[in-house]
Amino acid sequence: MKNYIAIDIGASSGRLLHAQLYGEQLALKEIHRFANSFHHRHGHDYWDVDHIFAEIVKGLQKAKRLGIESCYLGLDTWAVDYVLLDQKGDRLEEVYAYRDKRTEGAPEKFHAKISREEVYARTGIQELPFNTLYQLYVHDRNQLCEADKIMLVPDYLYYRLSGRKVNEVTNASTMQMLNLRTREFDEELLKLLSLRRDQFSELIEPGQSLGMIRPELARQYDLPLCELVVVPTHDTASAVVSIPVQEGQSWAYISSGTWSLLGAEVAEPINHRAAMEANYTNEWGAFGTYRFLKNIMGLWMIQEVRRESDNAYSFSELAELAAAEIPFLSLIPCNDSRFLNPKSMIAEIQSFCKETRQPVPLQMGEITRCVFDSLALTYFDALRELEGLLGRAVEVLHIVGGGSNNELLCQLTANVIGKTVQAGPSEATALGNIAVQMISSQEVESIRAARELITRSFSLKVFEPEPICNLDQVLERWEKLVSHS
Ligand SMILES: Nc1ncnc2c1ncn2[C@@H]1O[C@H](COP(=O)(O)OP(=O)(O)O)[C@@H](O)[C@H]1O
Ligand SMILES: C[C@H](O)[C@H](O)[C@@H](O)C(=O)COP(=O)(O)O
Ligand SMILES: [Mg+2]
Repeated sequence: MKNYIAIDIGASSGRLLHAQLYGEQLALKEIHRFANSFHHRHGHDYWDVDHIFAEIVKGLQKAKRLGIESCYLGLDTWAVDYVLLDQKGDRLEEVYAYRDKRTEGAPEKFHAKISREEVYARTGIQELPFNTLYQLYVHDRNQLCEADKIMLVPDYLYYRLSGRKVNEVTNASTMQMLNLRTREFDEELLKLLSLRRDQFSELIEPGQSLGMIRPELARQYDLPLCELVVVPTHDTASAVVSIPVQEGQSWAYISSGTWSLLGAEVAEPINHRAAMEANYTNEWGAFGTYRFLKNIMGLWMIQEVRRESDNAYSFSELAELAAAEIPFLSLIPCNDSRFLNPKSMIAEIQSFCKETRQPVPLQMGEITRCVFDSLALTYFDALRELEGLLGRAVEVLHIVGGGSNNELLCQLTANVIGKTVQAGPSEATALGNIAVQMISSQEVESIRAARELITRSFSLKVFEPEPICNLDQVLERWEKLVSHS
C-alpha cells in the first residue's frame, strides 16, 4: 500500500497528514500540526522559515516512528512571499511576510512605470499590494542584485528537502510576473525590476517528481525515504483540486482559511477590463486550469480577535457566541486595507462602527457576529460579480478548508447568497496535495477521479438557504457602507 504525506502550511497553522488508499476509500490521518504566524522584528514582519523547516522535520520523524518507512511527499504553503539565496544556496536574509507594511503605496509607484491595465493584460493577476512584483519593487536593490536565486517559500522548502531548485507554476503565478501568453516570466516586468531570468529557476508544472529526499537529511534525522512530488505548491491551488464537485453542477468555491478565496475553475484566463476592474485574478491551477478568484480578508479577522483575547475561546466557541447575537446589527467592509494588519483588530472593527454611527460591538459574540455577517455579505458581492464575469449562474457554492467547520458562517452564507452551500472537506488543501501525488504515482488517473474518491471518502455538510427577514434593507445598508469605504 502506497504512503502519501502532505505538508500544508497556511498562514495560521502547518500540518502534516498521511493518506493511504483502502479500496475505494481514501484514509487521512493528521500526524503533526504546529502554529504558524509571522513575527514583528526591527519594525518589519517576517516568517520564521527555519522554525517551519524544523517542524517539517519533526513531523517526518513522527511519521517514521509510526512505521512509515517510505512515502511520496508533497508540500504547499501560502503565496507571494520569497527567499533570497546566495550562490552556495544559503538564505541571504529574513523572509518578509506579505502583511508587512513595506509595500504600502508600492503599486502606485510601480504603475507610474507601467500601467495597471498593461500589467493585468500581461499577467491577469489581481492587484494586491503584497504581490511579489510589488515586494520586489520595494526590496533593497543591493540585496536583490546579490541574490543568486529568488525562490517562493514552498520552492525553498522543497529545495532544502531535495537539493533541487524549481519555481512551481501555480504559486509562481501569484508573483504577478508570469505572462499568460508565453507562460514564462514576463521580460518587461523583469526589466522594470532590474532582475535577470536566471535569478529564478525552471518553471515546473505540478505532478513531476523531484527525486528522493536528500539522503544525508534522512540519515541525520531518521526520516522516511520520501520521493518528493511537486504538487500545486500554492495552497489554494491544491485546495481547488480536491473540491468534491458533482457531475453537471454549476459550481464555485471558497477556500476558507486565513483568507477566503472565492472563485471558479476555468479552462482559459479571463483578463478583460471588467475582470480587472472587479479585481478578479487568474492564478494558475493544476493541469493547465486557471483559478479565477478574488481574495477576501477571511477568517484572519477572527484569528486576530481570538489572539487579542489571549485565545480564551476556541473557534467553535466564537461561532457559538456569535450565533446568539442579533444578526446584521453592525457591519464592516472586510476588504478594506485597514483590516489587513491593524495594531488591534478589535479596536479597528469598533472604530469603523463608531465612524459609521453603527452600534459598536463590545462583547465577544457581538464582535464575531459582526465579522461573520460582514463576511457573508462580502461573499454575496463577490459571487454576484463572479456570475456576471462568467456569464453563468452558480448553483452550488463549495466552502472548503478550516472555515467549512464554521456552521454559522456556512448557513449565513447560504442564506445571504440564496444558494446551496456544500461544506467540506476541512483539509481540502492537504487532500488536493495528496490527489496530485496519487495522479503522479498513477494510483489515481485524473482530477475527476480524485474528486470522486474524495467525495466518497469524506463527509460533507449541505446548507440550504433559509429566509432572512428584511434582507433588502440589510443589503441596502451594506451597499452604502461598502461604497463609502
Ligand atoms: N471547529 C471550528 N469551528 C469554527 N471555525 C473553525 C473551526 N476549525 C477551524 N475553523 C476556522 O478555520 C480557520 C483555519 O482554517 P485553515 O484552513 O486551517 O487556515 P490556514 O490554512 O490559513 O492556516 C480558523 O481561523 C477558524 O476560523
Ligand atoms: C497572500 C495570498 O493571497 C494568500 O497566500 C492566499 O493566496 C492563500 O493562499 C491563503 O491561504 P491560507 O491557507 O493562508 O488562507
Ligand atoms: Mg490554508
